[in-house]
Amino acid sequence: MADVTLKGVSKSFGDKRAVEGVDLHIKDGEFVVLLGPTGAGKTTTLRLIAGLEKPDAGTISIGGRPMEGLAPAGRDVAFVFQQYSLYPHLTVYENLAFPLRSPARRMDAAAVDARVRQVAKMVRIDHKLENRSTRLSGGEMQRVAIGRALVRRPAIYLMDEPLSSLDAKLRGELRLELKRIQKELGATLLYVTHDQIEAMTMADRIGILAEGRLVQIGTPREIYADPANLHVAARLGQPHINIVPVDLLPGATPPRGATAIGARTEHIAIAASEGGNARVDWIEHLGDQNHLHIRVGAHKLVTLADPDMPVNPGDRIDLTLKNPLYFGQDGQRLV
Ligand SMILES: Nc1ncnc2c1ncn2[C@@H]1O[C@H](COP(=O)(O)OP(=O)(O)OP(=O)(O)O)[C@@H](O)[C@H]1O
Repeated sequence: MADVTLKGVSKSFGDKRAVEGVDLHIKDGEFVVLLGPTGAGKTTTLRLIAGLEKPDAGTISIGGRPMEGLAPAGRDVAFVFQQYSLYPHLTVYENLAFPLRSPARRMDAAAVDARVRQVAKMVRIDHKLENRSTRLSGGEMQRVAIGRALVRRPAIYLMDEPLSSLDAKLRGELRLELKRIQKELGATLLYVTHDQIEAMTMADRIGILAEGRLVQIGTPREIYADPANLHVAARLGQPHINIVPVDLLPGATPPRGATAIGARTEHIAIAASEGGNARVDWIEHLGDQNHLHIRVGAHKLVTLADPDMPVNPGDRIDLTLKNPLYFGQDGQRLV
């Protein structure tokens, strides 16, 4: 596998700036997830690395090799798309073997067979090798699509929301599998999603994209606990971080220039109190946890609560902040 470097990469479509001045270094063997809302430039970034789009400015290199002017086939990347793009007339086996049979590769039949069976086991589709690819469930098809990328050992795997078409249970399973396989192979992987759970559970580092710009990159822990600005703070965390005025609740020590406070569950202490500063609006029961919807004056907050916590809608409670996050007028974090 290889490392990948983007320097000052920009790409517009007409007057729409899809990607703007992106600097990114993905280490050899690293799993990087690009997280961002729809239209943030995630897919375009992948397509630029794959050579499916040409940058207007900036450079891309893979394993130290400049990619300028190189067609996708010359770049040694494997791409997995959102929808399974399998050859419907071929069996699972043939679909997996296909990328290994290009004349440029000259792998002998025994080596192809060994690789196909090894990867089929990895993605847990080895019991269906002789099935037509159309005779599979959605989850199985996507396993084959991922397997078809994995049979090759490219410089980098590029994956564009490969799990988004699957149901929640399967997505959860494949998330774990993909992370395990990536570790096993020591693969360099760039993965695009707007699902924060995928980003948190799989990434070595998460890059947050907003309007074509890479606004922060760091470990999942860093992005969650130490967001650079309001936009990043709002990308991670369930329920969403609460953004409130600096003088709304006690316990805050805002630095100069702070105009907003970001408070997640761990930043809010709750105590039952008849004269409390807040009121419980309603309670969402999620099984192992509750979402507590709280009102403080005209402001609404949501926080996680233990299902055993003795509160009911309408109760008054007392909220105190504990080391919350502070933001300035421009949305940047103040420490
Ligand atoms: N071929 C194209 N022609 C015109 N505009 C495009 C093209 N490809 C992308 N764009 C625009 O560039 C911006 C970034 O698109 P991109 O697909 O990279 O976003 P994304 O973050 O992957 O979004 P999604 O999560 O919806 O896939 C969007 O505003 C999109 O409409």
